[in-house]
Amino acid sequence: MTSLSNTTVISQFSALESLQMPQITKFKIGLCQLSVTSDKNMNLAHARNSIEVAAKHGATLVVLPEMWNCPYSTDYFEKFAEDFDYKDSSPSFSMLSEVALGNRITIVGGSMPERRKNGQLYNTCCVFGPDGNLKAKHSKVHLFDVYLPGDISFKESDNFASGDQPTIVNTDVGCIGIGICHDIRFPELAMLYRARGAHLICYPGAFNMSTGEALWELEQRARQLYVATCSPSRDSIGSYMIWGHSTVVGPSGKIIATSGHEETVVIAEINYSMIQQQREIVPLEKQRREVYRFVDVYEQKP
Ligand SMILES: NC(=O)CCC(=O)C(=O)O
Repeated sequence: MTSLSNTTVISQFSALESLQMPQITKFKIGLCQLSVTSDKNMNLAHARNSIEVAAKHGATLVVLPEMWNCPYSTDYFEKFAEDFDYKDSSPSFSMLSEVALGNRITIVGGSMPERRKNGQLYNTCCVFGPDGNLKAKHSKVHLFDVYLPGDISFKESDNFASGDQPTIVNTDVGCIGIGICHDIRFPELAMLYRARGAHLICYPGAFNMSTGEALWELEQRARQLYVATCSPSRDSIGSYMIWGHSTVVGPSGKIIATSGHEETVVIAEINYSMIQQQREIVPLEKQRREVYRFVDVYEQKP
């Protein structure tokens, strides 16, 4: 801890000091905003094609939406769930692994309903390296249970158990933190990824029309690192209307690339040296104060 005039700052959390640069600092990212149907084989073929389009445009990292192989609806999760532990029992998992290897790219595989041995379902994202191997698996930590009066109600916990781990993974294209949709509402998770040296946070998501308009973009813009979101397109099946607008945001909060709500592939350039530059301009790590350092923000007041 250091003292600057009458300001006490916390120095041991300097991310500027701890941010390691990967070998590749500049690359293209592709976001596949997919239309999702109730025909799983069609969704798989469609996703494969879209990933290949992104790779042909030079993307070495490709991100898919939340629930790209299954409609985002409680009517389908159980029926579409796959067990990722056995290659033969998961055509979705096998396809992602194959396409990652075939194109020598990293894939943040959106999310899919996963069935585990204990019989429980999870909303899970698989990350594959250019060798086709699974590098990480993130199960949605914050399930989307909401009742918006006069609008929508959705209860993921009727189908899914929640994940209980943050997921940060070292890849050929930097250190990536993973969150799934509603996870984006929790800045604590993003702060943890930042503190652990993430260059990029990827959020496969499927926000709805009302909270999408109000918050989707906002939640991505204040992290001082790269943030990529990828949604299904709005014409996806079911009564839940999807906001779309897959986006890449840079460390200054500027939107680098975005889309509307239609099916598309977004390609954007990422340059991690911008993170360092931004943190020198606005050195939040050096400005952090003791005021809240030891405060449990959820502590009940007597
Ligand atoms: N699929 C989701 O988690 C939706 C999250 C959402 O719309 C929100 O407002 O949060």
